[in-house]
This record gives sequence, structure tokens and C-alpha cells, in this order.
Amino acid sequence: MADDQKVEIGMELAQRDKIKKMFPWSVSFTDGSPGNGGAMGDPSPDVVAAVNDPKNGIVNPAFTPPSLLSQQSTVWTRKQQAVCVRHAFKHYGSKSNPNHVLSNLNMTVAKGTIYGLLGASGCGKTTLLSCIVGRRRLNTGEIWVLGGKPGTKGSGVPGKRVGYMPQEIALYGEFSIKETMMYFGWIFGMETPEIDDRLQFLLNFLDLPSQSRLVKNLSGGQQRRVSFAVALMHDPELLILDEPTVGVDPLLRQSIWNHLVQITKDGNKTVIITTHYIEEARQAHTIGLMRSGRLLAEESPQVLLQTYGCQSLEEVFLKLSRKQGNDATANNVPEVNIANNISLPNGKSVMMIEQEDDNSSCGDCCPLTTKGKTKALLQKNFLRMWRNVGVMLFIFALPVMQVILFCLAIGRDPTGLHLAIVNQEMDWATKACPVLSNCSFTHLSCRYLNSLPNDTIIKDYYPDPESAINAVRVGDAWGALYFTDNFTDALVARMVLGRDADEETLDQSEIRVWLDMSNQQIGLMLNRDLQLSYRDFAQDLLSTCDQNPKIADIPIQFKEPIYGSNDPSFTDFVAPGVILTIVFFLAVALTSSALIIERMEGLLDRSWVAGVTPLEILFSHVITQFVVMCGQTALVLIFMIFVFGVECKGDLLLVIILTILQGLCGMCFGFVISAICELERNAIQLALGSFYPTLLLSGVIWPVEGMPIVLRYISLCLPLTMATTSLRSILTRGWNLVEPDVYLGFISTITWIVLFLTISMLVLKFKRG
Ligand SMILES: Nc1ncnc2c1ncn2[C@@H]1O[C@H](COP(=O)(O)OP(=O)(O)OP(=O)(O)O)[C@@H](O)[C@H]1O
Repeated sequence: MADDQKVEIGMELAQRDKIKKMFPWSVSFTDGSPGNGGAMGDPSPDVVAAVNDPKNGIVNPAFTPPSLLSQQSTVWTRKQQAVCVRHAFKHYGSKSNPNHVLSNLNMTVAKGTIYGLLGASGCGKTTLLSCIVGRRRLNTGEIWVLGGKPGTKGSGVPGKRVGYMPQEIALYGEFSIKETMMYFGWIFGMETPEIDDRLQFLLNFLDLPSQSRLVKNLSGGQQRRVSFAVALMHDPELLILDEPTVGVDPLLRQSIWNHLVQITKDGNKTVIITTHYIEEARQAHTIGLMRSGRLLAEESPQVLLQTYGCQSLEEVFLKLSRKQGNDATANNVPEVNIANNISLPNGKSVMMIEQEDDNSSCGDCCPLTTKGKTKALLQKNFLRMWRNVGVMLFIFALPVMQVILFCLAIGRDPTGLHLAIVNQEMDWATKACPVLSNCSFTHLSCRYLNSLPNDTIIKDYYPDPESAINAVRVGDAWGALYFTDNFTDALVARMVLGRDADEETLDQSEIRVWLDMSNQQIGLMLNRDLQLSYRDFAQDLLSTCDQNPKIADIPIQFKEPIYGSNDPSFTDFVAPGVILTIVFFLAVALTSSALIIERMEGLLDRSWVAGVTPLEILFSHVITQFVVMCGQTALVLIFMIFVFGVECKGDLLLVIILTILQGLCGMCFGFVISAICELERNAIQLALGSFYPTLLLSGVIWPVEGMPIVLRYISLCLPLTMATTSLRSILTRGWNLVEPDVYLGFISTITWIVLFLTISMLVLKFKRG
């Protein structure tokens, strides 16, 4: 050990004794030896005063520029450290198969210094920084940042006291450099002119291209510099930079380091920086050499070089790594804990008093104004949408297209259906219906055939029943009709004789039909048309013969329906559900990946670290989506009701409100997906996967009353079911809010909105592990 170091340690010990004697109840010292560490409760004002009192031979570096520090040793309280990490453990993966990344790591960053965190790839540097800025939480251990634990009121994070440059680029590609700066500047509560000034400085300093260039069009190195500029934007107290010099040319790298040295000179700014260029870290005041989740050493570069007798920091690192490797092989991994004995820029050692933070001393960490942040977040959401033409088209063209396709493709009666007809009364050779000699009309079979709707049915004539049935079998026709050669006489006899008609007469007067019922819609429609045509034919016949046409009817008379029409269409039944499904799932599609994309690009974390809360992020998305939703709802309803004439008997305002609420509900469901899923792929799978079950179970395409009883209850619990019933009641029955069927749809939708929002809030809040 060098002589001057021995002297310092002697001085430190003397000072420890001095303070211990003065304030034995409130302080303790840690020196890395087991059992000699830990916090000791709140500092007494006397301790703080004594610590700051030059008469005690103690200087607080928070108030003294490191460069001006004298030969005295220094005692710091935890409040005066920029960052302090104690016994940090962090693992990824499950408890049964954990990947240990931080293992009992201690780290102390003195205020007003540059701390270079060095280590091999994958040793846990980014994880450590993520925990410091509150992006992740330790499994055990403690972290203090600027006097408070990350995430608490007293800490600098999240908030404007910290500038964070993550390893990912974490910038919005659709933004120009200026828009990027505006966004983060507003989030940090800066005024626009202030941002402009700072922007000009950063453009020059970091040699950035024109401020109007879009970030996505910049080179990788330029993007990293913009990311660095964002961290510097608000001139924070603590800069945490994860590899800011990657992809930066040596000249600019040097000027970045010069800048860092410059800003830390007056002792008010602190920098933690990771870099793979180990030698550039010589300019740091303290170097933390990290390997396998712990610090091998934490000292000034000069002390490290001297202590290990090396020419370069790389050599020191290799030496320490080998040493740790050997120790680990011997199953005796040493814990290098020099965190309580910190080196200052002037090469002096500093002791630390372990002292709990005082959260009330928040000072300048007051919350940022929500107004600026909301402005920034809203502008960001709209700008991202506006710059992305595909998204814009998706947002407004897709609902219109879906409505048009629905109205054109669904609910209309099929046409052009082939029927194989065998009419043995007809002249097969001429395919003509001879006029009866004793009557003014043709055979009744021909007359009946003429009454069939021509647009629906195409008549194909066959000579015998076998060939007609075969035509159905091979798919040439949807059904076969057979008239006996005595059909007309038999039918007349049947009508005249009534109940006295014999079996043969009844048999001969029957029209025999074989239908292909493999397609229910077509089968049922042919069945209906054949029967309705018979009724018309029979009524016509009876009136020709001066008889009451009513005799042809079955004795059930359907009066004018109370709701709907006598000829209801499938479109009327499905339209309400389709309107809501379109709006609901478009909202799901839009939002289900919104947060994931930001999270994957590191943007969500960056905004969080800057002080944006999950609530504010959700709120900004809700507002943006609401505007979009109004546009989509207007388009869907205009096309459905005014262009395609879907009936709306009720209050249009209720229809609009319910549709918008359903859109909001879909959006909130999208947020839940977005919050739960890590990957966009998973979110898409979940959103698509939920589409069909919801559609099938919500009574959109088939009445809920047709489901087994258990499914009915499940169905009623889904967000679309009651809303669909409600909308259907408004549109087709003209009901208003006093009817249970209507107001239950509103209540169910609002309940789901609240539920989804709460779930996404909770997931967003507690997800960071
Ligand atoms: N989200 C995660 N889930 C699981 N493992 C992770 C996750 N993030 C990091 N790891 C693992 O933790 C270890 C440390 O990663 P970290 O990114 O902290 O290293 P690093 O020192 O920053 O590396 P580099 O210098 O290459 O950036 C690595 O083994 C990495 O694979």
C-alpha cells in the first residue's frame, strides 16, 4: 500500500473515532468487513452539521468541487451520495431456474464525479443501471438515488433530476430531431424557448444533422447521439448513460468525455457511464469493474493502475477477472467490497456514514407539471399516427370497408338456385304446358311452376325422377320437384272433395320435393319459397274459380308484427352486433400493441424514467383513441344507417354513445393485452384469438337463447353480449334507456371499461420486476 494511502486511512480511522465519540447513537461506519455495515436510522441534525463543519476536519463533497478537495479525508452521508447500492441481488427467470445477474453487489457513486462502470458483455451492467433508474426491481438489496429509493417521493427517479440514456436507441423513428427534443423537453417541464436554446447547443455539440431530419432516417451513430442529447436535454443532476460512445467516432467520443468532465467539475453533476472502450474510462473519477454480477473493484483509475501494477485498465480488468476465476474455482469467491471507501477526483479516499435517507428533503424533485407531459404525450400519439400512412388508412378505411362488405355480402337472399323439375303433365318434347281443352288455363303444375320466384329459382327440366334426383346428388341442382301426370285432376279433386278424397287422389295431387339441405340457408329458403309460392298459387286458383282465397291459407293469421317486418332479414338481426364488433375489435387491434411497441423500443421505460406515470400514458392513449373512435363510429354509422339503410327506429344519440363506449371498451381491452404481453406477436395472437370466441358467444350471429344454459351465462358476462342486445333493441324496437334490455348494455359496457382500465393500470404498475 502506498504511504500516502496509509496516512489517509489513519486519518479516516481517527475521524471515525471522533464522530463515534460525538454521536455514538446515530452513526456507524462500514469498511467492507463483515458485520460492520448497515443503516442506523435517521441522522440527527447534529451529525449533519458536524459532517459539514470544517472544524471537524470533514468536508462534504456535495458542496465542494472535487477538484478543490484538499488532502483531508471526507465523510459522506448517504444523502450526499448520488447513488448507493447495497447487497443487490437480481435474477431473471423462475426461482427454480434462476439466471443470477447481480450477486451481492455494492456500489457507491459520489456526487460530482464520473463513475465508469466497466465489464464484459452480459456481466449485468445494463441490469444494474435499469435497477438504479427504477426500470427493474432488485430481488433483494437496496438502492438509493440522490437520497431516496427509486420510485419513492424522495428519490430523483423517476423525474427530471435524472437523465437516462438506455442501451437501446429508445427514440420515436417518426419524429424529427426537433420533435424528439420537444417531446422530452415538455415531459421534463421545460418551456419551448428553453428547449430551442438547448437544442441549438446540443446540435452543435454533438455534431447532429439538421433538426428537421427524421430519426428513422439517421445513421446508427447519429441516432445514438440524438439519444444522448435527450439525456442531456434538461441538464440533469445525475446522468446515467448506457454505452453512449458506441458507434461514435474517436473525435466526438473525446468531446463527449470532455463535456462530462466539464459538467462534473463544479461538483453538482454526477455521471454514471458504461462503456466497452475500457481505456476511455481513464477520464472517470471512479471505475467500477464488474464481472459476473459483482464489482471486482471500485477505485480511481490511478489507484487501480498503481495497486495492480498495470499499464492499462484492460490489464487491471484481466488480472482481476483471472483472480476471481481462480477464487471461484476454489469455491471461494471473494467479495470485493470497497464501496464504503470511495475515491475522489483528487485521488483521496472517502468514508461513508450509512445513514437512512430523509424522504421529506425532496428539494427540487417536485412532480413535473402534468400539463406539459400531457401535451407531449398527446402530440406524440397523434404525430406517430399521422406520420404512419398505413395506420391512418387502417384506422379509417378499414371500418368503412368492413361495413360495405357486410352489407353487400351478408343477409341477402341467395339467387340463381337451380331446381331439377320433373313434370309429367308437360310435353317433354316441346317443354310446353298444353292449354287444357276444358279450361282457360294450363295444367296446374305449370301454373304453380310459373308462380315460383324467377330471380331465386332457375328451373331445369328432367325427364324422370331418377335423373332429377341424380342432378341434386351431383350438385347440379339444390332440389328436385316431381309432378305426377295426373297432378291437375288430382289437385282439383282434392280441393273439391276435401276430406272425401281417396288416398290415390291425395297421393297424385302431391308435389314431391327432394332438397339438398347441406346448406341450411339455401335449403330453408327454397322450402319457404316453395310453400309461399303454393299459397299464392292456391289463392290465385281459388279466386279464379270464384272461391274465397283464404281457404288456401293455414288457419293461422300473422298480423302486422309489433316490431320488425313480416319479411325480416338476417342483416337486421346481425347489423347491431356487427357495428359493435367492428368498432370494438378495431380498437383492440390499434391499442393491443401500442404499449408493447413502445416497451420493446425502450421508449416506455425512458418516458417512465423521465417521470411519466403509467396513468398519464394510459390517459394520453385514451384521449387519442377517443378522437379516433369518434371518427370511426361516425363512418360506421353513416354507412350502415344512411348508405345501406339499416333500420334505426330508436334514438340515434343513444346508438352513437353506445358505439363509442364499445370502442372505448375495446381500447381498454387492448391496453390489457398490451400490458400483459411481452411481445407484439403474443399480443396479436391474443387479440385475434379473442375475436372468434367473443363473436360466437356474444349473440352477434346467433341468438343467445339458442345456446346451452351454461354458455348463456358465460355469454352474458362478455363485453359485447348485452351491448349487442341493447343496440338491437334501440335500432329495431326503438326502445330507449328506461328499458332494462337497453340500460343493461350501457351498464355492462361501462363496467368492462372500468375493469379493463384497472387491470391495465395494475399490470403496468407492478410489471417491472
Ligand atoms: N429481460 C431479461 N430476461 C432474461 N435475461 C436477461 C434479461 N435482460 C438481461 N438478461 C440477461 O442478464 C445478463 C446481463 O445482461 P445485461 O444486459 O445486464 O448485461 P450487460 O453487462 O449490460 O451486457 P452488454 O455490455 O452486452 O450490454 C445477460 O446474461 C442477459 O442475457
